[in-house]
Amino acid sequence: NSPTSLYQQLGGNAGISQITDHFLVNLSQDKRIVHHFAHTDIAIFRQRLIEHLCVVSGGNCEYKGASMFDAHIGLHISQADFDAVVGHLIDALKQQHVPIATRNALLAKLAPMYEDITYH
Ligand code: HEM
Repeated sequence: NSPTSLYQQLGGNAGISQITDHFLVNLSQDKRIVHHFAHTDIAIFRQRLIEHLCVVSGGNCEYKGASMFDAHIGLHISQADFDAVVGHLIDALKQQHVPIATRNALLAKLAPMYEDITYH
């Protein structure tokens, strides 16, 4: 990776881990969507999220989870749910002092996953 890769801009593994921790706290406090995660093993979920963000941002990681389609089958995730989760990620990026251009570069990579995550 070049020093300016998105992965580096997010702070590498340490930065992505902290972003994920902020995100999980934010998610856990949101009564609109927290019920989706009632049966989730948070330690494993956290690890999968870190791996996924690493791969998406161009880091040299292996994502060991399911595809975005398979991971969200049967969850009946709505547009509002998706927007809420993205909102928590934006808040987490701000809490980690990630600049807006970097935030938007990451969101641009996640936004197309909408089709695989919602309404199925
Ligand atoms: C950009 C949006 C999203 C991304 C990148 C994303 C990413 C992920 C990843 C990486 C996993 C782990 C899959 C695995 O362990 O195999 C996962 C699982 C999951 N996601 Fe998402 N997700 C998104 C949106 C959402 C939304 C909007 C909801 C519902 C409010 C949601 C609910 C869940 C649930 C319930 C699981 C399963 C957790 C478990 O193992 O019990 N996700 N997601």
